[in-house]
Amino acid sequence: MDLAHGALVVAFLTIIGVTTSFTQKKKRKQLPLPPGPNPLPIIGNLHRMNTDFPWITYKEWSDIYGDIIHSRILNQDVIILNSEEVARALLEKRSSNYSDRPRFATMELQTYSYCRSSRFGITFRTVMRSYGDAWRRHRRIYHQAFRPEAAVIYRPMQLRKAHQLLVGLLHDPAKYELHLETHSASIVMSAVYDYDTKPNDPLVSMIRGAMDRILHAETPDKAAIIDSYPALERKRSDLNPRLSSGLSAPSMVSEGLARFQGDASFELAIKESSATAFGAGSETTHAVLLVSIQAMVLNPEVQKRAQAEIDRVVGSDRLPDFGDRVSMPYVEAVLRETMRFYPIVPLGAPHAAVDDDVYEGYFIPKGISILTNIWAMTHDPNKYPAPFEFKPERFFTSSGDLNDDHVTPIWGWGRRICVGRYLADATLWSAIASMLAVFDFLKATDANRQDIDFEPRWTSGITSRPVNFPCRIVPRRRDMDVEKLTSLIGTAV
Ligand code: HEM
Repeated sequence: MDLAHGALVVAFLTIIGVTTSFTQKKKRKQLPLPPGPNPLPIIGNLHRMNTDFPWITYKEWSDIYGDIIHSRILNQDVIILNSEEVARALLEKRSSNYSDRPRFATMELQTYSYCRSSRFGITFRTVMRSYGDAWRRHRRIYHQAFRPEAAVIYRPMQLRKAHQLLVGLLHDPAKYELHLETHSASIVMSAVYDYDTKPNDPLVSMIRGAMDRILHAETPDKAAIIDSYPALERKRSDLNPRLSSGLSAPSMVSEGLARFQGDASFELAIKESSATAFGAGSETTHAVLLVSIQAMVLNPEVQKRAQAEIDRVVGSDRLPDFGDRVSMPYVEAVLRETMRFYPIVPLGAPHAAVDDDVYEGYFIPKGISILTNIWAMTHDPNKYPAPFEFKPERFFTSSGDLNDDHVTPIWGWGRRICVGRYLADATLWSAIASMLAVFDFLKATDANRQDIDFEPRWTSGITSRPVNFPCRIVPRRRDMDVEKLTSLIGTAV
């Protein structure tokens, strides 16, 4: 074939290719979007929604329309995946197409009013990044520090912080929420920056303040936490004096700098990803711990069974450590049930497709927001009978072994799955096991020493957690005082 002839064939094939793909695109676009309630002009389906807890509405709609549904809120189209099966089929099996984020995620999240109680949407810079090289650099940095083999290095620190939590609860149990918040924040600060927070740490308050400002910033993209956090703008040696002295403990920033220092794009990624981690990791972990305490108060028989297991395995002369974890399946089941009972990021973070797609005959336009109704998945009565009851027993097989359900939907999906999940898992386990070893979590009592009953209430937002509830936190041992606790802590590490 001569050159001219070859060029003609190529041109012909190209025309056919373009025409076919155009026709296919047209055909695809004629396919229906997934089913859902009929939208009204302008407001869409807003009038039918529980805007504080939209996952409940989406679950009700999925019972009518199926696992994959379409909704319109004002002028925003959303596709909601209500079952693990569909979420895996799209976000995992077709992950090369479904790992983007919607372009106007933040605006959309504000439309849903998720942001009212949450800092997640605005500050979660990695989470908002589109699927591309900058996002890949972030993931590499997180992966290096928080992959399973690397995350074990933080365990002594996590145990130490769990013990500090115990001391805080012993001193001032009424402020349990503050103690849990401090504990979660301080673990993230340690793991990310090797920064040891103090009670009422001004740096932590400053970052929180910056987040609140960002929440109200006119254009969230212009407002970066890192600008409000001078330490992040400094060079490696200034970031933490211990880094330059060679005495630094492991942290995401030190690991990242050790590997990528000198590469400007990675240095920027280190700043952005580390600033993201605080918002992503502290509020979430804190929220799960609140769910666990509320569950213990409302389910005393579960609490007693977990404590009996801890007593049997650990005894009374020391506190639990990670080596005990495998010997305490019931505590493990309590943790899993806590995560299932109330997934604290009920709709996950929105994904988006890079290209138009078709699934089961439905058209999925590129860029449309795709939400995963994690709450619906963990309340699926076929998988979890009596889903509104707190029953750790559901995680055991009939022969009494733990089953292989690790409630993975709570960490999200595919290439966007939570990068901090191994760190968070160890934080949660060590805090829950330590607290149950030392304290009883009981209903508060009134002036007549009668239990104060309460119905759990939840905050609305991208992350949702229990609204402050009345409870009493009392040491299980009568002789427990600071001295005794200190001596137990001393033998624990
Ligand atoms: C119990 C605690 C936590 C829960 C329930 C949780 C849950 C989630 C969920 C649902 C997502 C969205 C995944 C998706 O898009 O499909 C996510 C993403 C993320 N999480 Fe977590 N998370 C927790 C703790 C942490 C911690 C401790 C860190 C960091 C130290 C962290 C860092 C991140 C980051 C950076 C992303 C964004 C990933 C990306 O967009 O590629 N998370 N998390």
